[in-house]
Amino acid sequence: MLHWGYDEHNGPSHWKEVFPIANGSRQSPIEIKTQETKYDPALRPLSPSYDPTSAKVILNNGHSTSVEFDDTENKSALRGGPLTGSYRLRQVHFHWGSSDDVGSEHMVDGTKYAAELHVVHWNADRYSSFVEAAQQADGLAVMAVFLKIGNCNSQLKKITDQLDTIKTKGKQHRFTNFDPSCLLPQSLDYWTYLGSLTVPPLLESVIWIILREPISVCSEQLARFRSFLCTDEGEAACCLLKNYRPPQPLRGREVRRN
Ligand SMILES: CCc1cc2c(cc1OS(N)(=O)=O)CC[C@@H]1[C@@H]2CC[C@]2(C)[C@@H](O)CC[C@@H]12
Ligand SMILES: [Zn+2]
Repeated sequence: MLHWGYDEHNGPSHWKEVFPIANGSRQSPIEIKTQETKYDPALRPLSPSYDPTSAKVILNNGHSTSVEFDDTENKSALRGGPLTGSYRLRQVHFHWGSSDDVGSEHMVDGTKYAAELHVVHWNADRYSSFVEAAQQADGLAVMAVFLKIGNCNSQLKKITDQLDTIKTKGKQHRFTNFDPSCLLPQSLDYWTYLGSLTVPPLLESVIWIILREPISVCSEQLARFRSFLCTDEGEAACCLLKNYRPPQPLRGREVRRN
């Protein structure tokens, strides 16, 4: 396998050839069977607090588009929920599919949403960098938000309008004055479980916090994600039509809800 991706020859079914942890005991995403989730009264409300000036750039890393935040100080962080202490905001990125009826990574009772937003944080109380935290069982916390086909999302427009400035892999563009709370649904009720990165190296270092209420996205906005290229300038253009990993075995893990 040359370099991992989402095509037939280098997609999720091949990743174990280079990253054996793909068959690990706490892999993500998973299918959430709502009847089997367990209410936990000890779970606290989620408390995101983000400073819009933390946003720095929007970039195309070849397998998604991400907005990167300045995480050199504790200006933007997530507290509460299942978390101990505060997890510092690092980036947000998206996963989508080749048509509107697929695209999310997590599934709920057999339903896939059209896309999924990941708001990525790291445990700055205990570790000194994102990269170090990514190697630790409690190092990362990702808040996932489902995108459901419906009305165009005016907040998401701030991101989809930038996509043609970062069309090819490796390109980035200044992107600031952005508070990702604007992409969160009205309710912050959630499910939570222990899992992993959903892309190589698939490290098992993520506390997943999945919001139960989706936000809306329209087909035209999703089409802009699909026109995103996973190739460098000068290479034959190839669109990143999908970038979701299918659900992985639960392996006895518990999914709790607040
Ligand atoms: C959890 C969000 C996250 C973190 C990372 C990736 C992808 C991620 O999104 S996801 N969908 O949650 O898995 C891919 C690259 C990874 C990075 C974590 C830190 C690294 C492992 C670096 O050390 C080198 C490659 C990096
Ligand atoms: Zn992700």
